[in-house]
Amino acid sequence: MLCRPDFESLSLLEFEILLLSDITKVWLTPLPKNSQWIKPYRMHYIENGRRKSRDIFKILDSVLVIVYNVSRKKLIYVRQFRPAVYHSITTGNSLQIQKGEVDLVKFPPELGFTLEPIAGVVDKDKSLADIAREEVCEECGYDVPTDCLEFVMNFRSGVGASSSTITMFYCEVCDAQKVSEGGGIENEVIQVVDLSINDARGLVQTGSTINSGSSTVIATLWFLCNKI
Ligand SMILES: Nc1ncnc2c1ncn2[C@@H]1O[C@H](COP(=O)(O)OP(=O)(O)O[C@H]2O[C@H](CO)[C@@H](O)[C@H](O)[C@H]2O)[C@@H](O)[C@H]1O
Repeated sequence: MLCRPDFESLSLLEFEILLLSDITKVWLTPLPKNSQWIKPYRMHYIENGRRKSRDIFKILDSVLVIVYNVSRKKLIYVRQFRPAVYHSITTGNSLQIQKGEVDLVKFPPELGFTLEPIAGVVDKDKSLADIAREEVCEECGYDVPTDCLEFVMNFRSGVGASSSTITMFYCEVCDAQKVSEGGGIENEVIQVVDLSINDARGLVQTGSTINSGSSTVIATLWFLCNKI
């Protein structure tokens, strides 16, 4: 049973993801030293004779795919709960760690949902294009040959405290290549969202605020600049 404030004011999209994802409890613990996803360090260096240091954390590289359905002229995005986004919103601009459970009435989990291109972490011994192809199939259900993935560019996530390489591809798909609903594998809860070119343009228009990361902005702008 879903119980959320302002339930009636939710858009159809928000309502659909609520049906998929029911987050009932959120709390924090310190990061275990053996995390397989994040390694924090303090890096020391000497610059112009002065000793300096910077607190950084290492994360894995990732691939990103801009998927465009040419049959329906739609860009394919995915919507999902992002703990890091939710945490940032619930804590504001403070490094204080919350104690106890997060108040889900004050901070409805919907605040932590993002709209992103298809993406995945590079955590297997395969080519970047093969990993990208797998992500397209798992997340949005299109089965495409690897050679349909056009390499676009490499760029970096963040540069202040962490920096990984993001390899961006572009891929055109058609309805005939849709083999499943997508939605992710194992315990992933991912909603496929098809946006018209105009709606995608709305994400990056002057004055907009979106909950998603810079890769959503970069991918959308690249498509609008190069494919329209
Ligand atoms: N920090 C973490 N803690 C615990 N489990 C984790 C984890 N990161 C990944 N996982 C596990 O690995 C699975 C697969 O992750 P994905 O490959 O879908 O990457 P994700 O989409 O989260 O981030 C991809 O997309 C975003 C948005 O583009 C990029 O920022 C990111 O670098 C890229 O890997 C997750 O379902 C989860 O089980």
